[in-house]
Amino acid sequence: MKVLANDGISKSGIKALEKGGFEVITTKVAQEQVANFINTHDVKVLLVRSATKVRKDIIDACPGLKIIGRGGVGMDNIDVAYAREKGLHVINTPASSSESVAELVFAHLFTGVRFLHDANRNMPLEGDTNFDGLKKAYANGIELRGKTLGIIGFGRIGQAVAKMALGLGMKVIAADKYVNEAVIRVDFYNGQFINVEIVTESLEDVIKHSDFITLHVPAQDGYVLDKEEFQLMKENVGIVNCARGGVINEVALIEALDNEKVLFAGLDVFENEPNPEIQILMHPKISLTPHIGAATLEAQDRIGTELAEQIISLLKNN
Ligand SMILES: O=C(O)[C@H](O)COP(=O)(O)O
Repeated sequence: MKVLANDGISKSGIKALEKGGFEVITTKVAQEQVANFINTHDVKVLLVRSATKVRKDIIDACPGLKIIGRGGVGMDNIDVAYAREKGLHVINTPASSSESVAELVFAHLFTGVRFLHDANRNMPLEGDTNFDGLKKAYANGIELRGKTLGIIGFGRIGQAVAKMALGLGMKVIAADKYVNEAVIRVDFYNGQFINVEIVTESLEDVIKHSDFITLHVPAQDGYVLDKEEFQLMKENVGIVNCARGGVINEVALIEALDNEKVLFAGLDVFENEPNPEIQILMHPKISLTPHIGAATLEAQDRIGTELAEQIISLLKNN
């Protein structure tokens, strides 16, 4: 049986699938050719990350397809309900990348409070006499320790972020439409751990009382952070979005950065992906990454293996 991994899959995933008797094709097929490729190669399983869109047209055109697998968390690039209605299995790997996304959040937070993104662009060339002045500008960093991190969306990834924040000595507050409380286990190198109970608060309270805000919500209609929300925030707040483009109004964000309400933003996702607006790309107070929250060896290994296990159990045991 053939599996098309159109946005790639880890070696461990390929190995596990091959061991289970599957043939894995990793050729990148252009979006408009995907349906044709599936039919001409008799592909039974289509695996994607966020790049390939699996909409009704592909689902309708490929009656032989049995499984659509999302290597990752967000399934907004797949017409999930429609596919299931048509009898397809739709699977994802919701727990495999939480730690990696959480670490990227901190990469952006540390970058923002110490201006690394801007300093990288402005290091002096030989003979540059202006650098001493610049250096002073970069000497105004702040520490994360002791500050309040507001987590909007307190599911797996939000809770992984909370764990790291507590380990750094930050105070954590969180808001979530569905989660009322969570016990966060913070582990130490010597095997000891502490449990910290966090009871979620209203979105407004989190927005008002945070020194830094990080978003961990799915794609949705409407902005979670818009002009009104920026007005409620503390002065010099830092914002991180490693969730989905479109949950922050980027025009309102740029305005808040320019009028010094917001100190910095760290963005892994954008309203206009994969090519962010030029105002976002060039902004000196924005640290940018190209949607790489789950792009670590470890996360991709777990994702590949987990997909393989699910596929084998769905197709081999039926
Ligand atoms: O939803 C996810 O899992 C992340 O956004 C990662 O997306 P990617 O697999 O395209 O990197």
